[in-house]
Amino acid sequence: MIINVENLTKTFESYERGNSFKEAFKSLFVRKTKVVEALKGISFSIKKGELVGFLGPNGAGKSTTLKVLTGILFPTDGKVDIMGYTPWKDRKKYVAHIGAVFGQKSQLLWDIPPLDAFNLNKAIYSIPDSEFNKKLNYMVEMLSLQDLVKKPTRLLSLGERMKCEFIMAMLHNPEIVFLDEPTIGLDVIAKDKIREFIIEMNKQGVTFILTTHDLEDVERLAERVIVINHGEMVFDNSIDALKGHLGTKKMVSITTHGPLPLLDMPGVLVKNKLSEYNVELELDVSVMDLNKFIDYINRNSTLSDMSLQELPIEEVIKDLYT
Ligand SMILES: Nc1ncnc2c1ncn2[C@@H]1O[C@H](COP(=O)(O)OP(=O)(O)OP(=O)(O)O)[C@@H](O)[C@H]1O
Repeated sequence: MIINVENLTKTFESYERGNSFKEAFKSLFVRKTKVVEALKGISFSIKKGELVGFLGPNGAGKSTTLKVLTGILFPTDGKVDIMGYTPWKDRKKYVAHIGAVFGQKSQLLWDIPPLDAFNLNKAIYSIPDSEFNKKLNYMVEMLSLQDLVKKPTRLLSLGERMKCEFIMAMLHNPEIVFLDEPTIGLDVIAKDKIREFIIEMNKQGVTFILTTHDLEDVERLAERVIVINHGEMVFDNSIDALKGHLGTKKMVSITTHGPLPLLDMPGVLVKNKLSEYNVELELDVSVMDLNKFIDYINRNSTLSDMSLQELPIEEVIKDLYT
């Protein structure tokens, strides 16, 4: 195991400030503390070369976990062992082995070209010339950046900048890379390119932990998914198991020649009634047999079209959150 997290707990304490002027003034003298349990004892292990999706709704504790794992934040309790290091204690040595891309926070410098920032990292991590040039050319080529790395960062598009953020994070050959919303705000083409890049780096042995709200990122990239909610782990298994979680439910769209019959029956949940003849529904085939359902429609109307799909991953995750 390259990452071992045991019973990780993080509690934030902050002071409550009243809404009205009177309350705010009062809180200058009498301070009420507010305790937020961001992580309530989460444990997991990750093997070398895994690409794990780390999901959860807003405020679930994803960023707090990533901050602890990258050594930015120390936990209230619990143990973290990453390649033999305790991130917040061995930070200096540890950072040479990891990389990070935070979609909302840039590591590049606004007024200078990414190439200069790359050279800065070369010096910080003492990357030998030949190794640096080889890796840089390889990544620039793969991400189709070419001369763009010589333009000041502020002139680059968001997609071009994010690609440069990846180069910045990967130049020193980290074994583990933490990604926090790496495709946020990008167009489809840039997202695709970055996903291809992550897959390629993962094939070369780099371990990735990815937090995202973009479920397509997860479906395209992750084989394993950890879901947290209110600081607790609610799921840790393969992406297929996640989809199989509600495996007996299917999305069904039906169109009839005559008006639709009544659909108020066990195992059938109408999601979207598009017209008198067309409806989208969720069918639980363990409660309502598919053939029986089709029979019922045909007895009371005439089926002209039907499509059946697995439940989208969004629905599966929503169900886990609740
Ligand atoms: N420095 C802090 N001081 C006080 N509370 C904090 C601090 N940082 C985070 N929290 C609280 O801890 C909880 C977990 O926050 P965290 O940022 O880890 O969630 P998240 O899963 O990353 O959410 P999001 O998807 O919105 O980024 C939230 O209730 C948040 O308000």
